[in-house]
Amino acid sequence: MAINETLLVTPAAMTRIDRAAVDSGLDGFALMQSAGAHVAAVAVSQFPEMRRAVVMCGPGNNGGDGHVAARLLGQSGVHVVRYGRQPGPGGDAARAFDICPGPLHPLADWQPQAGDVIIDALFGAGLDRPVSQEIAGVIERAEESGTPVIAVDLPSGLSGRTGVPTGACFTARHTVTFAALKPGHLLMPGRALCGQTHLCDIGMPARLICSDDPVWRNHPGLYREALPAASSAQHKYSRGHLVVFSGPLISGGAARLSAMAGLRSGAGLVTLATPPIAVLLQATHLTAIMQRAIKDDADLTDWLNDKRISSFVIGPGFGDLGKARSFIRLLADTGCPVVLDADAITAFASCSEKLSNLFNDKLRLVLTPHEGEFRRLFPDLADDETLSKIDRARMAAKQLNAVIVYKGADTVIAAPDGRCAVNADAPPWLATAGSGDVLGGLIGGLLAQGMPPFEAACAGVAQHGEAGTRAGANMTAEDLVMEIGKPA
Ligand SMILES: NC(=O)C1=CN([C@@H]2O[C@H](COP(=O)(O)OP(=O)(O)OC[C@H]3O[C@@H](n4cnc5c(N)ncnc54)[C@H](O)[C@@H]3O)[C@@H](O)[C@H]2O)[C@H](O)CC1
Ligand SMILES: [K+]
Repeated sequence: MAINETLLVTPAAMTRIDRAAVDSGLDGFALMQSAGAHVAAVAVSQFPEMRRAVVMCGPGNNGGDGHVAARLLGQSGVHVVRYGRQPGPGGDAARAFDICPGPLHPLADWQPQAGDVIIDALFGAGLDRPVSQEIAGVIERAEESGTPVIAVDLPSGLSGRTGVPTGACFTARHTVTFAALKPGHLLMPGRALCGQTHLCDIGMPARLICSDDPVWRNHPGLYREALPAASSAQHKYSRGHLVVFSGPLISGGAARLSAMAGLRSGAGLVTLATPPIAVLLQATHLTAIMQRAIKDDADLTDWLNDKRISSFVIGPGFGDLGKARSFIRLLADTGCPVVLDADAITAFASCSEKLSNLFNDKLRLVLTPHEGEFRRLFPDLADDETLSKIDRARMAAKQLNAVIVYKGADTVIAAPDGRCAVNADAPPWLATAGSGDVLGGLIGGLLAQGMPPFEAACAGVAQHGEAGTRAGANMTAEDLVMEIGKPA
């Protein structure tokens, strides 16, 4: 018996797991009993003031969980009313329906009363189309009346695969799900529509909770072994040398944030490659970070002969898109890992194929686009509504032979070989000016220390979130950068 806290299982894969469980001799009805019991337990523990449990049941097994919860709540003295559709004969849901006493009312009959708590057991993993007008009306009534909702498995109307509603959708205070999270529990807006998600053990064997195409919640198991290890034999060059490209006079702060983040991530040396006109200005702000005046391609080519450079970050506050493109071509020739952020991403708007040609030797390119930057580079992927954010990041990673860090409240990290993680642990106040510059530098610093790109990106995104949590609400990017590298 188990839950898997880090694997994300699509609804289709969960259906296969359910089937495998039954095929291997497990009692599907027992799983449903356990699922319904968890739902009832969440209802009584989270809403002790509940006067009436309004259990809305759909025609499938999600509805079956609802019938079980209704029976158990009734047995514990809670006033229960059931609405919805009777399941077809023969399955576990029909059995759950048969042993639950009391009538089943038509859904449209529900009139909100003070003290109602809705248990939404209309659709879960089996949702395959927008909900009907009738259900949309009930959802609207629930919202208008402020009736709290506990969703069984997923809020009805939410796609567990994409995290995007297929039409009208409940907004739940709590979601009770089983065995493993679905992508829709973490991807936005799904995560917000789920409220607090409770992952419950219903007796599914651990060996069955698996996937041949795994997507993970970002967690240390993905990168721990690749983290740079401190050793007394190290000197500053062996801890890596990160180069961050500065923009002109007016926008040098972004590169400074990246550089500071890289240094605090543990890189031995960080140098700002600065346009000559901005060198003096940058010098007044820098202490541990070094500088090199780089005016043009010739200066850069000359400097790149120094083999003691380990990685590059280019883009934050960079400004000149043409110069970004020609610098990136030169960086590609070094064979070193490169992080492209902000202007360096925009520089390849609608011509991402030029980028893929530059970095097709080995995996050493990391891109950190936010929503708008992703769209600029991959308009077709961004516009395809059948794709989830996970699908988009994976396809972009394959196209560019790069690790894609598709940023947001639900940052998705994808590698060209299909490895993929969703980060859902960053505090909302990370969405602040300069935060992305810090992330780019942090990943660049980990790359400088020899971490492979996917692991560096997963670790960087996690450490960025942890630093944000330590910095607290109302932090600035300057506060954030000072939290990097501190113990958790
Ligand atoms: N994960 C587990 O180990 C367990 C999960 N359980 C619960 O089972 C559901 C999934 O059940 P399933 O029967 O496959 O799907 P649903 O109940 O979500 O719905 C299927 C049913 O509804 C029809 N349908 C789909 N979308 C719509 C729509 N928009 N409008 C009308 N009808 C729709 C579809 O055609 C089917 O007829 C899972 O979520 C868990 O809650 C088990 O109980 C325990 C084990
Ligand atoms: K549901």
